[in-house]
Amino acid sequence: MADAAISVAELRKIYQVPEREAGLRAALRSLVRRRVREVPAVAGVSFTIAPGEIVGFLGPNGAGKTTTLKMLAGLLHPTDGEARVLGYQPYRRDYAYLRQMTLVMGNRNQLQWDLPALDSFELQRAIYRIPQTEFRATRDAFIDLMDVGAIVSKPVRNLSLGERMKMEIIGALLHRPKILFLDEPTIGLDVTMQRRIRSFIAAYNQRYAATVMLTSHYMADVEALCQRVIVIHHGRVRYDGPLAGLVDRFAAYRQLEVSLAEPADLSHYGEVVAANGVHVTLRVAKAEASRVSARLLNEQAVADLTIEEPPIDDVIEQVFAT
Ligand SMILES: Nc1ncnc2c1ncn2[C@@H]1O[C@H](COP(=O)(O)OP(=O)(O)OP(=O)(O)O)[C@@H](O)[C@H]1O
Repeated sequence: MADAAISVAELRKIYQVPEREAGLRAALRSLVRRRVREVPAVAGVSFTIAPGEIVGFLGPNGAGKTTTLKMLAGLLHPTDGEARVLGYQPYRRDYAYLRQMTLVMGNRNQLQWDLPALDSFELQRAIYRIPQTEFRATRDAFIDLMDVGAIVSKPVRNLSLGERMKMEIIGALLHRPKILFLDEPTIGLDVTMQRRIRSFIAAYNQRYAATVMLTSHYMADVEALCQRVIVIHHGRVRYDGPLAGLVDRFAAYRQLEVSLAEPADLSHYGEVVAANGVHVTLRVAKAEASRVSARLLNEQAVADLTIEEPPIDDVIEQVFAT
């Protein structure tokens, strides 16, 4: 795709991990002949992302998400394959490219611990050579959006995890990058903080037509922000498409929400996931859902019945289990 913001073809990363057996003899031997083990973290992934898209990048621990994002951010050199972001080859680390992208890692701190975030923001201004007026306007707008005016002058070490993350994100976006790689930006935060960060990302995306790749273990983030998801597992793309399509493609079951006129045992219709008086949730194989519903309506005093898709987290787990 000529106008893709991000395009990746058969991208690979194999880590070379030195191996050493225990003991002096092995240590001496390793001086002469080093043994390395190859860890194929990313095993040939391909995708394209259009400008302005927010894409959820999902996969279990160790799937290769962070490695892929680091390659796209220019922190790691690919072993093989091609990556282009805004037309640049990230690993060349052209200033013009670095000026237009950001990588936020939820478990990494980039702000100066002993200084107020405001001072770290100044440092960002200098690094990215942001003109004063533009800098002030962006900074103040972000401080407002994140609602951190009252704490922006406190040393970062005195802030809560969520408050720190808000500051991290503001700092990472002051130069108004066009491309955002967000690796678990809400990890460990409470629901209110997650929501605030989510709406900030949505607002930023809208305002600057930025392209976003987001990894998160919280499906609420993904459901709120991403129309499209790319699922990787063992370093390969397993699914690339609408979030809803994941359910169609991988969900092996449906949930029947049944309201009865009086309590009854429905365990011979399917797996009873929850039963609360006359309200019963049944899990049945996808292909069986209509037949079981018809039987229930025929044989039981059913007041109400709906067929629902399973929760998206369950579906993701199924994808990883296959
Ligand atoms: N620097 C490294 N050296 C060797 N192996 C590594 C290195 N970094 C990651 N790996 C391995 O590469 C694989 C992919 O790791 P990566 O961190 O990219 O996965 P991930 O999908 O981001 O997982 P998580 O959600 O746990 O962060 C894992 O098997 C991991 O152990």
